[in-house]
Amino acid sequence: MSQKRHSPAAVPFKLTSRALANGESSAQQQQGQLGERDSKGQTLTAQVPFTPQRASKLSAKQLHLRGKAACLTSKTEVTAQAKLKSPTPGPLTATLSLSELEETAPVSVIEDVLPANLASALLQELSHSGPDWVRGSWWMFGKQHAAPRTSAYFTLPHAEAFDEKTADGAALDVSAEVSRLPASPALVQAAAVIDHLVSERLTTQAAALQPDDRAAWASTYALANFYRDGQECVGAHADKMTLLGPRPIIASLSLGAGRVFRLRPSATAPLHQGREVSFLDIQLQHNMLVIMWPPCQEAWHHEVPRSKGIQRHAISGEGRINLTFRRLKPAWAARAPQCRCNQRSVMRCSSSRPKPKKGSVQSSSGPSTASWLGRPGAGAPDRGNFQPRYYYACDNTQGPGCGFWQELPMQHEPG
Ligand SMILES: O=C(O)CCC(=O)C(=O)O
Ligand SMILES: [Fe+2]
Repeated sequence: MSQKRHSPAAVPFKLTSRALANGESSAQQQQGQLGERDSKGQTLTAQVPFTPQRASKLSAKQLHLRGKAACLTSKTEVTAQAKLKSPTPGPLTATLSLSELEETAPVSVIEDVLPANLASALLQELSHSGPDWVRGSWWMFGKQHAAPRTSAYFTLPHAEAFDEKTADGAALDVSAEVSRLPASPALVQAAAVIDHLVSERLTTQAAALQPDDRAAWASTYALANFYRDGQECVGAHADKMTLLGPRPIIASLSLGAGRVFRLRPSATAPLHQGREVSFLDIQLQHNMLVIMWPPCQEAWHHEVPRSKGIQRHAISGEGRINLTFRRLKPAWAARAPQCRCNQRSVMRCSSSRPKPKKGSVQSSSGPSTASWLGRPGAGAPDRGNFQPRYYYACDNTQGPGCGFWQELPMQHEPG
């Protein structure tokens, strides 16, 4: 495995936000400081010479503005395609607006999240090193299968706060599966923008959050995937919680080619216009952020399906980089028991999805993730149907494994 070092050279970038042009009072007040409208009245840009040193000083005000601005763009442009199920005749697909999407699934979608030149610089460096990252594997039906993507693990500055033992534990969990690399200045800067944006939005999600996520959120590592072309993908899954603990926040940045991000309910399906949602497709674009709020990992699966004719990007062609920014929780990371293969077991969640009895009518009081997120007006939550069960299991990717399985008694949460 080659470990390319990133040069600390200056990366020029400019702050760009179409959203500012859509007008929002506090954003408009900042206009003079950040830029001007382009000839189509679509884009406000400010030329800000970017050096890694300078970038770390990007003011909280600028970061704040970016979050607000991007949010405005999203509201007018992002939609999701829903595939619906119905026992009665009627449309089986629907286009959801961003706010309908956010009411239906515990996600936020934000366009143009990084300054445009920072996003380009990051795509440039990561799509260059991506083909050299490790191709993970899994064991099924007596055979080892290679993952249809390559992956890397980047440690971020906030990780320094954790002690060595925990850092070791983290390495044990991921090192066999992914390359472990130092974060470049551009990646550190991207993490700062995303941490700020996630922290800013925590207040609207408060009800769903763990106590230690409520004040502010800072990622400690980023997991990266490189998808060479439309044939590379990730199947439906919920992320392992070994390092994160239950109900994690995961902020997922897309760079490069456009792909579909599919969300499928794994607990009771939510309803859209009285019909059960089978899945939701979000068209991911370059520089788009999807924040998966709790209980996304508990109640939904996500995937990036194979696709033909994907939207190419000028820098990476059909190549796509995904970076998921995550926060390692030391108490959880240190807790995972060894399985009988002498490997660290992994923590997952299973959510029971009650099967409707034959002939029964689907009730409209299915669990509303929107209500779990503390948003008003989305119907009463029916937590009775939603019983996440966390467990540790053997995750041997090289052989048949030992079958180790241990359910977590949740009353002993380390927090
Ligand atoms: O590529 C993506 O958008 C998703 C990646 C993902 O789900 C993961 O790394 O766990
Ligand atoms: Fe994932």
